[in-house]
Amino acid sequence: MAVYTDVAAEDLAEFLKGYDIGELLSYKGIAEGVENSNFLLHTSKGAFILTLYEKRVAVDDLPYFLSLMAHLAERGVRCPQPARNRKGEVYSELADRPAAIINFLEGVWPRRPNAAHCTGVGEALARMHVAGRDFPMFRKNPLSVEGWRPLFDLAAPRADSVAPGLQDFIARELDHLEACWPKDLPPGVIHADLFPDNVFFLGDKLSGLIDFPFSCNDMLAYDIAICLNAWCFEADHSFNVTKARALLNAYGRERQLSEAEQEALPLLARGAALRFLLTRLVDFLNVPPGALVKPKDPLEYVRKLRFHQNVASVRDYGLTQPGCVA
Ligand SMILES: Nc1ncnc2c1ncn2[C@@H]1O[C@H](COP(=O)(O)OP(=O)(O)O)[C@@H](O)[C@H]1O
Ligand SMILES: N[C@@H](CCOP(=O)(O)O)C(=O)O
Repeated sequence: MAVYTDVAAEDLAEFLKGYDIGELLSYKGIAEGVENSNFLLHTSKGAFILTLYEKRVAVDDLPYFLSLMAHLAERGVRCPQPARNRKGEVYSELADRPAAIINFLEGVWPRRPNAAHCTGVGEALARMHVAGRDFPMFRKNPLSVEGWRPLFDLAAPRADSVAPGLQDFIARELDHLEACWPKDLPPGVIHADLFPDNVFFLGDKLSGLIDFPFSCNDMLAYDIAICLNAWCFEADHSFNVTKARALLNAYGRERQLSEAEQEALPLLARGAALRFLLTRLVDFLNVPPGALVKPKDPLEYVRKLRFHQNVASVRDYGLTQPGCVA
């Protein structure tokens, strides 16, 4: 479960005195998520989520994604809002960790995403990209192509203990992607982790996007590639072209993809698969003793990567021809 850091009730009550969000009635750790420690708080004024930011979140990056959530919500994107404390700050410190409180969003994330969910996520992703156009802050993506080799170096010596030949497989893919990673595609603000567990629905209707700590500036189409990987493969690892078509069509209705973006999709999808393969592999090889968090399966992303290596054209994602969405 994702509670790496415990919080004592008295410390939390003291912390909440700094906010105008009511008296603490109850709180509990949230089992889901793998990156940070999350707690559901009930106060006399409602329900909130308290997050203590852990290893991959630098305190200097907090203003970026907390401001981004506020910016997006002002432009109609449904996402949580950071609460300000009495000093006007959107984060401070609790249990020696940077800590923020956001409002609770109604909805549940889809355990078995269908094509309607993919339509919802494609539309919401494009709206987020459009709403982010005038976001004034900049954060380079630390997990884009330049960030992959340092992760590989950490994992390489033990990679073959996870699957024979994995080290060589990643080494070759990394060489290829470093050599031909696109540079000139339209940039913007991306979510960078819009997996099903970060998208809430009420029935088939999308009710909100959560979990912005990976958000950054990068190629917009890279965010689509991340979503293709996260939403359009089945449990048996097959690619579901109906879901991909639904996602890409819905995206295209809100923000049209350029020909160059469409042509780059197979490469971007390979990169997106490698990025999650690497972070999962590093986490898998470094589970702290006694940890309650179950690491995510890195090999799922080897299979996705192999699929994209064999994609002949964007048609394999449900697009009929560059410049035209089926
Ligand atoms: N604003 C929110 N409203 C309702 N539930 C939330 C909210 N933010 C987080 N959660 C709950 O906490 C879980 C973990 O949050 P997440 O941001 O994905 O954690 P992590 O940063 O560890 O990946 C979510 O699956 C959801 O159950
Ligand atoms: N989505 C990533 C892990 C990050 O976890 P999240 O709980 O923030 O989505 C993965 O699947 O590897």
